[in-house]
Parts: sequence; structure tokens; C-alpha cells
Amino acid sequence: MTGLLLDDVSIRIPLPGTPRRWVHAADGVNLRVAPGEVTAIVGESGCGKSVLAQAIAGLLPAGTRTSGSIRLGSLDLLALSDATFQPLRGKRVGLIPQSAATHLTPVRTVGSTMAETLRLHGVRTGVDEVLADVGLPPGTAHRYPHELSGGMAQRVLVALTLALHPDVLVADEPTSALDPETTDLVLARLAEEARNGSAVVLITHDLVAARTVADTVGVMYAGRLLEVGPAATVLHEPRHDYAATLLAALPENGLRPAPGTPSSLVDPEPGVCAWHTRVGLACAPGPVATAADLVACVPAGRS
Ligand SMILES: Nc1ncnc2c1ncn2[C@@H]1O[C@H](COP(=O)(O)OP(=O)(O)OP(=O)(O)O)[C@@H](O)[C@H]1O
Ligand code: NI
Repeated sequence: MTGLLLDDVSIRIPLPGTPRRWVHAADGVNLRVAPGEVTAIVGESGCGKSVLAQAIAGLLPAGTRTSGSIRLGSLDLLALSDATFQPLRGKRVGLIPQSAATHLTPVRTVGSTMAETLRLHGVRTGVDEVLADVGLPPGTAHRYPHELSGGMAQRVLVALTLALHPDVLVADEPTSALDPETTDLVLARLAEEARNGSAVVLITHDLVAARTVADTVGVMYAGRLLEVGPAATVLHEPRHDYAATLLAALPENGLRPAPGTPSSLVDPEPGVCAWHTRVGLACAPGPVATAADLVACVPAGRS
């Protein structure tokens, strides 16, 4: 199967109003998502994880400006029109969206929506079997989306996406509404999908989930990947002080919350390091973001 190569990806989303203001949701992101691996992207709320997921799935908001490339084989996903992207969805690129419940057709039963999607993609597995894969009982198929809990809707979307076995599977907070036992089940299914050859991107702010299944971890802050490396390194001995701050907030490390508040991504001041500005520290001298394996801070506004 084919992996994914993000090369210098920058994403600017326009805000309504004049003068025009832009959300710098991704800035110079370099990342290789290897087939056969789970790559987790971690970071606080609002750092750009979901926008990156939308970029991979070809679902960025209208008017968004992008630069760089997202290679899947010979394709550049960032450059495709909606019409060209459409046939790739499901089998080549699958997205488990963050707000699962809103992605099910409200006027149809879950089973009817699922059966149509499976048929469309030539998958012969039955609806009940797909549901059972994530521990949902057969009766789920007869329900309408409004009759499902948030966690059940999330599991339906996970099951349906997994059933298509996409080359690239992006899971955006796929366990946010699940209890610990179901979380473990879904994470195990994602890991299994990777072992079968998919390139899996797990977007989460749950470092424990990342530690459980990820092979590679990227730490994102203010639209930038500050550190990328093997999960065992990044989640135990991080080199970037932002990653260390995230780890310090884990219960086992004393629940020390990250200081300050996350930086705004709206028209950040060029040449200013968002993280060190937040914590009121001078930037450490060192290399600036050029490689995927980055250890130093990144001047904000670099594009
Ligand atoms: N459609 C949009 N229009 C304008 N700004 C947007 C849009 N979607 C996202 N943003 C902004 O882009 C930035 C990144 O948002 P994103 O949803 O990617 O964060 P996230 O890391 O996924 O957060 P969370 O963990 O809460 O899901 C935020 O500042 C957000 O307000
Ligand atoms: Ni800095």
C-alpha cells in the first residue's frame, strides 16, 4: 500500500469581514505517514489537527489557501479538485470525522446508509458484521442517527470507515465519546488496520491513546509540527519543551497544566515563536524548522 508524504504544507483559512484576516492553521508541515504504521498527531485544542485531517481528506473550507503538497503515490491530494477527489474517498483515503453524529444521514436508518456505502465500494461484508467489528449489536442497523448516543454514532463511523480498508485512514479523535473499554477496542482495530498495510493517522489530544498504538508521533503547536519521531522517544524523552509540557499534564506526571493559553492562529506576527512567547521565555538557539525531525522552536509566520 501507499504511504502519505506531506511536504511543507501550509494552510490559511479566511475569516469573514474586512480587512481580510487569515487563520494560519498549518505552517510548513513536513511528515511521512508510512504504510503499516499508526502516526499520531497530538497537541492542544485549536492547534490545527483537524484542519490537517481535512486537508488530507480533501475537505478544507471554501476559500482556503494552501501551499506545499500531500503526496499519495503519484497524486498530490492538496492540488485535486473536489470532483477528482471524490472517487478516492473511502477506498484510498478514509476519514473518521471528529463530529461523527453529524455525518450520518438523519432521515435514513444507520443500516441503510451503511449498506449503500458498502455496496458503492464493492465491499461484500454485511452491515451486522461491520457493526460487530466495533462491538455494536445488530439492532443498531435499524436505528436512526438521532436514536444513537454520541459514542454509538462514533463507533458506526469507525466501523464503516474501517470496512472499506482505505490506503490512508485518518481518524480524528475517534475515541472522544467512548468509554475506556470501547476506546481500547477501537484503538486495537486501528492498529490492526495499520498492520494490514494501511497508513493510519490518529489525531488525538489523548497522549495515553497515542502511547498505546502509535509507532510515530508528531507534536503540533500553533499549526506547526514541533517534533516528530518514534512514539517511544517523543512520549518518554521529548526533545522539545512543548512536548515535555504536554507530558507533564498527564495524571501520572502530576497533572501540571500547560502554562498560559494557546496562541491565536489569526495572522500571527511574522518571525515570532508562538510557543516561547506564550511561556514568556527566550527562544533557544538552534535549528529552525526545515526537517521533519525538528527539535528547536519555529519562528511563527514562517511560510
Ligand atoms: N472553517 C473554519 N473557518 C475558520 N477557522 C477555522 C475553521 N476550521 C478551523 N478553524 C480554525 O483553525 C484552527 C485550528 O482548528 P482545528 O479544528 O484544526 O484544531 P484542533 O487541533 O483539531 O482542535 P480540537 O482538538 O479542539 O479538535 C483554530 O484556530 C480554528 O478556529
Ligand atoms: Ni521559540
